Amino acid sequence: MTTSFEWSLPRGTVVRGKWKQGSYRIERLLGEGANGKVFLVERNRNWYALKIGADAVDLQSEVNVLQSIAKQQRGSRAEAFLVDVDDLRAMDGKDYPFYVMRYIRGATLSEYLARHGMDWFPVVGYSLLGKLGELHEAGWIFGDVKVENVMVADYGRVDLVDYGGVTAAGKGVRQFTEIYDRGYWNAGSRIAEPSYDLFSFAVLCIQLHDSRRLSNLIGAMLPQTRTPDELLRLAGAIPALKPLGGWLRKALYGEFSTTREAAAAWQQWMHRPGIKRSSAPTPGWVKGLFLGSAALLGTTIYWLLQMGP
Ligand SMILES: Nc1ncnc2c1ncn2[C@@H]1O[C@H](COP(=O)(O)OP(=O)(O)OP(=O)(O)O)[C@@H](O)[C@H]1O
Repeated sequence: MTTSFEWSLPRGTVVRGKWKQGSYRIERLLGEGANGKVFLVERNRNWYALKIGADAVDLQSEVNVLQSIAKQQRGSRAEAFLVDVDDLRAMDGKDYPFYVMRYIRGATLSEYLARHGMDWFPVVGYSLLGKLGELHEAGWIFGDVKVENVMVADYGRVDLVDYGGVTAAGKGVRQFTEIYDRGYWNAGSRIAEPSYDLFSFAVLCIQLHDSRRLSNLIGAMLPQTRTPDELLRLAGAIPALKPLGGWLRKALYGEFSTTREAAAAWQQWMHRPGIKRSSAPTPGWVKGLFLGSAALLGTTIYWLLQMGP
């Protein structure tokens, strides 16, 4: 995608906020998309990512979402993602809005798997389900789940970037990418709900394993013939995805009632004999899920003992 403004900020440029006077030294461009350019910046020997956009409205809605998520996380141990919000008075005399966020030191999802091998796919997928689950439990739907918006750090730890599509549960999804969109595949509405993200997650699994066949499939279909069954058929023809068929079916047909349930089913698949896997830390909320199951098991055993023979 191209940005709507073409100028750049050379290395060493100091960006100073017009209102709060925070200053950031530009190191390099990290990436760009439809809503702006993202730079690696330094302030007081700390690295951050600074996103600057031409369209104040688009950037402001991202900031609103991030502020609202930050408010919900206040008091939790989660590291703050949003660091600063301000405007830059540029050389052309115009004001450009920017925000500063935590710098995610990692590779994009496809780079990571190309570098470390597809053995990491189950771990990375599980970690991504954990991230989505945290967001869903806070009442938000990511909306634009796609390969480009997933960054992976060491041990397969996943972070999401680009909060431009994040939508409050129950509203219409604001920003999406066609091939990951369940509306595009005639598989359901664009109402923001966990199953919307899980559908995109299933397409992402196919995209990661065989992007060429996925784009051939799309090229060969008329809008009315796009169905989740076609995606499932394609997944069934990819040897590495065959054992995941049952999981993908549920995700593509919106049959998981929560993301926890989807993550637990994914974990069962990961631990089936014969599945290669690498080790990674378990997301906090999933640990909670298993502690909960252990407590339930304990209660059941206690109850059975009380019942006697
Ligand atoms: N916090 C971050 N840390 C590291 N890199 C980042 C961060 N945020 C964004 N990036 C990089 O910058 C790129 C563009 O950022 P982003 O996706 O937010 O822009 P966008 O204009 O909203 O893009 P799109 O057109 O996909 O909506 C990302 O793909 C990623 O490579």
